[in-house]
Amino acid sequence: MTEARPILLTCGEPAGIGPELAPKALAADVPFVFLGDPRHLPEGTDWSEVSDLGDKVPPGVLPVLRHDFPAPARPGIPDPANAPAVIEVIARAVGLAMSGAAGGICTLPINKEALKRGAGFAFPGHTEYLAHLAGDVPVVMMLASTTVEPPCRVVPVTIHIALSEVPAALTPQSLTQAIRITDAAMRRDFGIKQPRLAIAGLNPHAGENGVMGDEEMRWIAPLIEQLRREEGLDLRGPLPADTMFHPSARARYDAALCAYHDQALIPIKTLDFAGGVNVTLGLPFVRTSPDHGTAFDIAGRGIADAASVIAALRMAWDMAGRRK
Ligand SMILES: NC(=O)C1=CN([C@@H]2O[C@H](COP(=O)(O)OP(=O)(O)OC[C@H]3O[C@@H](n4cnc5c(N)ncnc54)[C@H](O)[C@@H]3O)[C@@H](O)[C@H]2O)C=CC1
Ligand SMILES: NCC(=O)COP(=O)(O)O
Repeated sequence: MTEARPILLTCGEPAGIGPELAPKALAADVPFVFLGDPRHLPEGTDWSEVSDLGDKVPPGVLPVLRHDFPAPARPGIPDPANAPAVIEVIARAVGLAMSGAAGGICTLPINKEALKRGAGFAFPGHTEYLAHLAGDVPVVMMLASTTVEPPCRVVPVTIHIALSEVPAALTPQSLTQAIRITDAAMRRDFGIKQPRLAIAGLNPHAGENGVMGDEEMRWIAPLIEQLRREEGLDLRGPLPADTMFHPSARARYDAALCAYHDQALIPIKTLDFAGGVNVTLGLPFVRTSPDHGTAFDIAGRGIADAASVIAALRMAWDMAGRRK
């Protein structure tokens, strides 16, 4: 039997909390290698350079696949000179995951504004960039809790766009694609044999029979019915979003598809900010991430909570194990 391959932990924005989370993430107790510049790690970090992902380091030591950056890290102040290297690290990790050298990737947070200003980064986030690197494959973003029961798993069907653009971006095509990708990933990556998916309405009270918006009546409900009938998918909805996240409602489904970013992310970040994991579904390799961002306000103080990155590494490891 071949030995399981480690997860690659990409450094993300060096001015954020990523570098201080990397050594704390050793508590995940799964094999991983940090990909980034070791000079950005907190002083006193016990790290050791590896040249091959299979290289072993002593327990408690952070293995580092070196990627040198042009500038040092100043907590809270992103240096535009480092922006291209942040992007290169993600691309390098994807290459290693696609080649089979890494079991998957777990990404520490990037700062979208810093990358756009510093390197003209053309993507709203990792999710879209990873989809591009994988060959422009369709993907969806899912955030999954790891500490609450029943679990909270949410998929924003539209992601980083202005709220005013949501009604036009939420289409039968985008919703159908998100439903199919989520259903397949729940089976393959989460081991759920017959996934139950809940679809949120777009409008308050899911439109209340057309008096508060008619997208639900006009096409969302008919689409759900069609996919149930023709593809045998276990779908419920459209449901009013305000009453679908309390525990007894969550017990009735395995994942919720939401119309827009905040409809999906507010419930999970409220219920499980510390243990939430961001997963990209639909990629040909495993990708997870902590659910938080670069937290410039606390970077460099050593107080950042590593629970989410620990949960993300463990989830990546479990997913990689299922895909073997
Ligand atoms: N996967 C990624 O790369 C993500 C990147 N971001 C990016 O991060 C940047 C900052 O985003 P914000 O909306 O400010 O969210 P944020 O998650 O960075 O910070 C929100 C609040 O939570 C706190 N916080 C975050 N993580 C924490 C941790 N591990 N321990 C303790 N406190 C923590 C921060 O101090 C702050 O008060 C933006 O550029 C955003 O686009 C945001 C989410 C995910
Ligand atoms: N709000 C979630 C988020 O920003 C995650 O983005 P991504 O970088 O994982 O695509």
